[in-house]
Order: sequence, then C-alpha cells, then structure tokens
Amino acid sequence: MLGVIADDFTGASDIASFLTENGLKTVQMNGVPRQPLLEKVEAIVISLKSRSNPVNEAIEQSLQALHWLQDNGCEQFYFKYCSTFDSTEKGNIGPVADALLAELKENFTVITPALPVNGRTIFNGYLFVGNVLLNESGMQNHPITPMKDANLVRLMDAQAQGKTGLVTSADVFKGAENVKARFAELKEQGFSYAVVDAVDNSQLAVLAEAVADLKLVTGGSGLGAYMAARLSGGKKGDNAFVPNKGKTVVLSGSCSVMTNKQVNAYKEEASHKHLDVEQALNNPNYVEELYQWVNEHLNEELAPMVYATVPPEDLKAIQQKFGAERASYTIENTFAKLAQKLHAAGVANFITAGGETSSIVVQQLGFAGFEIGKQIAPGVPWLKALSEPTCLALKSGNFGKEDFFKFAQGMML
Ligand SMILES: Nc1ncnc2c1ncn2[C@@H]1O[C@H](COP(=O)(O)OP(=O)(O)OP(=O)(O)O)[C@@H](O)[C@H]1O
Ligand SMILES: O=C(O)[C@@H](O)C(=O)CO
Repeated sequence: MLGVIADDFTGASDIASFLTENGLKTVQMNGVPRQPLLEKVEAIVISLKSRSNPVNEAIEQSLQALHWLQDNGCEQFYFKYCSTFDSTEKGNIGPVADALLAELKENFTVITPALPVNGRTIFNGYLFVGNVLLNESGMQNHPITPMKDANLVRLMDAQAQGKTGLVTSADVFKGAENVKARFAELKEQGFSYAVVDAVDNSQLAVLAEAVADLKLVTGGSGLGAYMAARLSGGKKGDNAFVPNKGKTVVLSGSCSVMTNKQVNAYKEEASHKHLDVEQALNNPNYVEELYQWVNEHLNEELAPMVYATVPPEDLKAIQQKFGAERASYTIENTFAKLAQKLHAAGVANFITAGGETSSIVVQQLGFAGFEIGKQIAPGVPWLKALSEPTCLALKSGNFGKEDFFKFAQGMML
C-alpha cells in the first residue's frame, strides 16, 4: 500500500485524484487521524498544512503522518509537495525529506515536482512553468513563498543536510535501468537526492519504474500518477461521483496568475464580494457581514464568490501596509470562520482556491477525510466528506482553466 504525505490540502487532493484515476482505491485523510483506518484501500493520502510552517513543525507533522501510515499498513511512501516547489531556500522540503529518509533508515530519494499535464517540466534541474522558468512565471510574486530561483539542485542544497545531484533528461531517455545506474553512482558519490529531469510524461513513466524499489519517493502528483499506473497494472478508476446541485459558495484566497484570471472571468457572471484586509483586521463584525452577504445570494443561478485574490501590484501594497504574514493570517482566518458559518447554515458545496486557503477551510470544517470524485481539471477532483454529503473542490492556485468556477458547478447533477 502506498502512503502519501502531502504538505497541503489542495496538493493532497491533486495526488489523490491522479492515484484514483490510475486505478488505486484511495482515501484522503485530513491531518493525521487518531483512529486506524477501517476501510480497505490501496493508497492513503494524508493532508497536512505544513508547507509554510517552520522546519521543526513541518518535520514533526510529517513524521507523525509517516508513523500513522506505517501503522496502517503502508510500505512505500511519497512526500508530495507543489509542482511549483513553493519552497524558497529557507523552506522545509529538504529538511522534511532528510527526516523521512532518516526515520525510514534510507539514504537516497528523488526530487521531481514535474507535472507536464499542467505545464510543469524539469530540464537540466531547472523547473519550468509552461515555456518560462519558475522564477519568471508569476511565482516570483507568490505571497508566502516567492520563488526567485528555478534551480532545484540549488534550492535543495540550500535547504537539506543531504547533498543533491542531477539525473538529466538525456539519462532518463535511456530508460529505467540507466536511471537506476545513475542513482547508484550518485549514492556512491555521497548524494542523498537526485533531481530528475522530466520534460514530458514518457519520462515520468520511466522514472516510475526506476523508483519502484525506493522506500521514499518525493515529488509532485505527476510521478505519483505513473507510480499508481504501475501499481494498478494500468487499471483506470471508474466510479467517480459528482456533487448534487445545492447551495454552493466560491471562496478564493489565491493570488496566483491563473486564479486572478479565473476570479476576473467569474466576476463577469456571478455575484462577488472582495474580502478587505483592513476590515478583516479591524472590524469584529466582518465575518458576520460577509456571511449575511453570501446568504443573500445563495439561491442565484451561479454561486456567490468571496475573494481576497488581487494582482501582484495590489498584493505588494497590502503586504507593505499590513505585513505579509499578518495579512495572510487574517485572510485565512476570515475564510475559515466564514466557511464554518456557511456550513452550519447548510451550504452543501464549497469551491475554494489556494492551497493555504483550502487547507484552513477544511481544517475548520473538521472533516476527517474525503472520498475522491471526478476531476474538474487535471489535479482538482470533486471531494465528498467521509461523514456527510458536503462536497468540496480544493483548487490549487495555478490549476484549472479560466472558466473553472463555473465549469465546476456545471458538473453538478
Ligand atoms: N489580498 C491579499 N493580501 C495579502 N495576502 C493575501 C491576499 N489574498 C490572499 N492572500 C494570502 O496569500 C496566500 C495565498 O496562498 P494559497 O496557498 O491560498 O494560494 P496559492 O499559493 O496561490 O495556492 P497553491 O498553494 O495551491 O499554489 C494565503 O495565505 C492568503 O491568505
Ligand atoms: O502540485 C501542485 O501544484 C498542487 O497540487 C499544489 O501543491 C498546490 O498547492
């Protein structure tokens, strides 16, 4: 059984959807469960909210997740992080990978955030988004993890205790046996990590074969998809559900390039309200006011949207005025409290945008875990809470097409 530790909730639903699609019966757990899992599955994904936590907290959470997965029968482990890496030189991917390797008594793994279906590829160790380097893709303006460097070897060397080497695309083209031989060479030379190039899906298929015997694998959901395809023998998932039509809300806390486009497109068609940071900080009645506004619009054809999403220039000004961490924290908490009130008032479907935003909303709603439904876009499935019929779509910042919010609602029956 495959056990996945995902560093945020959108990332967790991203990989869970690809595992499901590629034939593994998968469940997504929210946080480290207190109870053992009774359901029989082939993969378990644990969603953490550890991506932007201090190193020691991220390590502690990840090790707890690892222990629970081991206790529940998992034998191979996958550390899932963002396909845009979302971890600066001070980030925790390296330290968490160091800790997981040490705990598993292993000394080598791969670093492969590639997700070609969504334009994330790796060449000579550099991460690309579409046709441009990560640090030219808009990710350099990310509110929490501004990615100023696209070189994964350099980022890992800045973060991790273990040294990082490179397996180039030319090596991957030669096939899985050659990749394994490169791993052996790197290990021999004292490297703990190999950034492995993947310029397209065929390279991920090769890599999935090459990592089959590694106890710990790390990367985005792309490699996970190909590992699942191998493990399931090429089966495809079949019984994916879609939600019923019902009271729905869109909550957008991502400032990514794509979310900005999606929010602008949706504003043309649906009721919308901007979440104002100053109000969130200073008006004790603000959540109630937002809640009342949403309530007034819940019966409209398209779901009302509350959004904090702003373009980079506005984000910079807000962060300068209020402090980046303070602004993020306040916005996330406002969304969490608003979601809680809406859930209590009977909202059936939540569409949230942004990893941190989605994570805090799900944590606040307190669902133990999710069943995985049909994909709305690559990496964004419909989810159904294990304990009740509430459905959610947790959209990663840069995933989905421009009409994502409307398209997701169009799938409801
Ligand atoms: N107007 C704003 N001003 C300041 N901070 C904001 C604003 N809008 C959103 N934020 C903060 O920016 C962060 C966005 O992170 P989030 O993970 O939700 O989105 P993302 O990084 O685009 O998504 P993903 O992690 O899925 O790629 C959140 O902490 C959010 O509260
Ligand atoms: O890998 C991705 O890009 C996403 O699943 C994600 O982690 C966004 O938070």
